[in-house]
Amino acid sequence: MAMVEIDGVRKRYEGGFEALRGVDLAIEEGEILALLGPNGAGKTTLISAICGITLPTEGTIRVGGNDVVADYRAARDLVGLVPQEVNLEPFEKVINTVRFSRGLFGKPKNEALIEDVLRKLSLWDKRDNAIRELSGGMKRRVLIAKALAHEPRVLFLDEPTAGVDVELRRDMWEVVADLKRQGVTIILTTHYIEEAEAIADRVGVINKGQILLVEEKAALMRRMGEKELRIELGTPLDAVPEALEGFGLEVSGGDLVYRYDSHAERTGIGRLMAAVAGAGLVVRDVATVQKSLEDIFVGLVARQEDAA
Ligand SMILES: Nc1ncnc2c1ncn2[C@@H]1O[C@H](COP(=O)(O)OP(=O)(O)OP(=O)(O)O)[C@@H](O)[C@H]1O
Repeated sequence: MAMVEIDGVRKRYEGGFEALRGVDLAIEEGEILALLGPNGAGKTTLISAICGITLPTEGTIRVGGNDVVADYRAARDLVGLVPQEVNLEPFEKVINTVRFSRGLFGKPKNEALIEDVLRKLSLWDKRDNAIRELSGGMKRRVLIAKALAHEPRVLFLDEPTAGVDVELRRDMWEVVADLKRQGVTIILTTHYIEEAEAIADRVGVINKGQILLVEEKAALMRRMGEKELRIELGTPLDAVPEALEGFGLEVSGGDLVYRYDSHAERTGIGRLMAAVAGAGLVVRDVATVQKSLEDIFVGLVARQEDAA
């Protein structure tokens, strides 16, 4: 059984706008799924529906086998949510904020656990500070600490590192990796492809309320194996020489650029290099570049726009 099971979910907001248009998705226990999508794609709506905060118009969602509507309490107990917006009480102490979150879920006091959560998030030294004394990055850590206070089995991170500095982003990735080791299932939404590339097991792409693709990150990278070969020449070029027409080459920054599928039986590289030598061009250097998840994502979204 998957930890999170989403079947045929649609969400139509009052006013008629359909933010989710038939979503099916199963997320396994202990997996990290990154949901990528442009603004307004429906990511927050989907997370809210899984957490039972937004009612789907159609379809069912189960967390740990519990229907998020019919067995709301049981499903909600398993879930920790780190929201996009900082919604903390400014005058409350850090440690009390986190303790209070645990209490809200009706869990018994557990000071050792609260200490552990605060230490992991480098908040222990700040435990007696009021929230308003913290930097923006620290406040984000408090949001995560709150979500972890009741020991959730599924953690949602809605844009966890939007607007935070590189160092804090890396710290957060470490926290996420640590939670995964403890078997926590993690779903994060992000605008940063780099984030998905760094920590996810699977990547889902959502646009206009539909999941366009869900795939193992590594398989996705392999499948979309487009690479670019850049040939730097002794004398920079302005245009593709006549002798090299037919290869689909481009000239960029004086270099010859050749795009090919690195998994194809014939990449055409050998033939190209022979033709380059045959044309009397002197090769100074060659480099290949792998397509990034970002390129893949932009391509997918553009294809959906074309199909619409
Ligand atoms: N309460 C609401 N009533 C009507 N429309 C809404 C409501 N909440 C969200 N929407 C619309 O639903 C669409 C999806 O919104 P959602 O917040 O889920 O997107 P998102 O992918 O999380 O985007 P972002 O990355 O900008 O947060 C948007 O077009 C938004 O305007």
